[in-house]
Amino acid sequence: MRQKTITADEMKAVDKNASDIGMTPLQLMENAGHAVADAVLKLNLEFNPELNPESSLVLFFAGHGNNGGDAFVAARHLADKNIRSVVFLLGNSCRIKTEESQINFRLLKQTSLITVFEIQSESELSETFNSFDSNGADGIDKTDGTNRTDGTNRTDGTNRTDGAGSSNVGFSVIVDGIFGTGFSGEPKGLEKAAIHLIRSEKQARPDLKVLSIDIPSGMPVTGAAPIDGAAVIADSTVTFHKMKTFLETETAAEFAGEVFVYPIGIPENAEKYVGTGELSLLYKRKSDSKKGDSGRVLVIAGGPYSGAPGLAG
Ligand SMILES: NC(=O)C1=CN([C@@H]2O[C@H](COP(=O)(O)OP(=O)(O)OC[C@H]3O[C@@H](n4cnc5c(N)ncnc54)[C@H](OP(=O)(O)O)[C@@H]3O)[C@@H](O)[C@H]2O)[C@H](O)CC1
Ligand SMILES: [K+]
Repeated sequence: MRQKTITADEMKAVDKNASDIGMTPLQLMENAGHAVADAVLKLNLEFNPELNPESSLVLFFAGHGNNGGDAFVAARHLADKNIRSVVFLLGNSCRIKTEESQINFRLLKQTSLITVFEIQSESELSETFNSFDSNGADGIDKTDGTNRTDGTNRTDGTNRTDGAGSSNVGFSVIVDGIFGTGFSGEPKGLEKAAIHLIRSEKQARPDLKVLSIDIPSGMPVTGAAPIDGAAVIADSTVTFHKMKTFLETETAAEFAGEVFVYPIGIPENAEKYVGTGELSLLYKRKSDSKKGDSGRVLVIAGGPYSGAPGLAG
């Protein structure tokens, strides 16, 4: 599997092989999140916390999969560079799927420059979003890091409830970590509302930069058009290890913006040899699968010990 462009399924196979040879998912997530932080900095070259702290507020939208986990890591690395972040986790933290993402979520609370909101509903999403004003983190209680979600503290005294329209929210960059390559079907509920919020905010504020992690959320990993067009429109997308086939499609040209490919330290042998990753792809079967539907295996064997290859056939 040493081609230049790979599919989402092939990437999953490489991840699995990497894990089998000792590169843990936690290490991969750390490297992926670090890459996202780097891309955020590149995207907004105006970042200079010492000169202009107000311009250095990043808003992360995070889902419950590892795409959200990458966002948590990125926020921590930005804090390391003295850049403040706000993280909107969509839903309750007990829904976070993987151990590596849970670990990175817990670490967020150890950094004063990061404020976390566990958003429970669409109304809470818009209220919390609206509680930030043009001076930056007005929605953050800076003394104890607790959340204010009443949306009443805007300098102009107004509340936006739809996330649309003219906005003076002080985020420089929005990072989309809602869905990654584990997305299927169509976005619904809170995730759908978040996608629309990002889109309408970008429309209202052309100076705002939007960065998608791995794939614009809502865009199918097949590269097909998003259902009802409901996907994030990004200025840029950062993907990992290799260019993805879905980022070379017409849909990607519409939604992904400029694509950056970052290495995340995958060992060469994870791709050089067939491992359990490729096998787990083969095991994907439908309930009505017939002989040959899941692929065919060529056994090449020789020498005096023909029993095992014979049985394999
Ligand atoms: N080597 C790499 O490239 C690495 C990539 N990383 C990052 O990991 C993501 C892929 O992570 P994964 O957890 O597999 O997927 P997602 O983050 O997309 O999350 C999927 C969860 O979302 C739920 N889901 C899926 N579709 C929908 C939908 N239509 N509506 C609502 N929810 C949906 C689904 O939950 P279920 O309960 O429905 O199963 C999934 O659990 C990759 O993109 C990279 O960003 C690693 O961090 C590092 C290595
Ligand atoms: K994403």
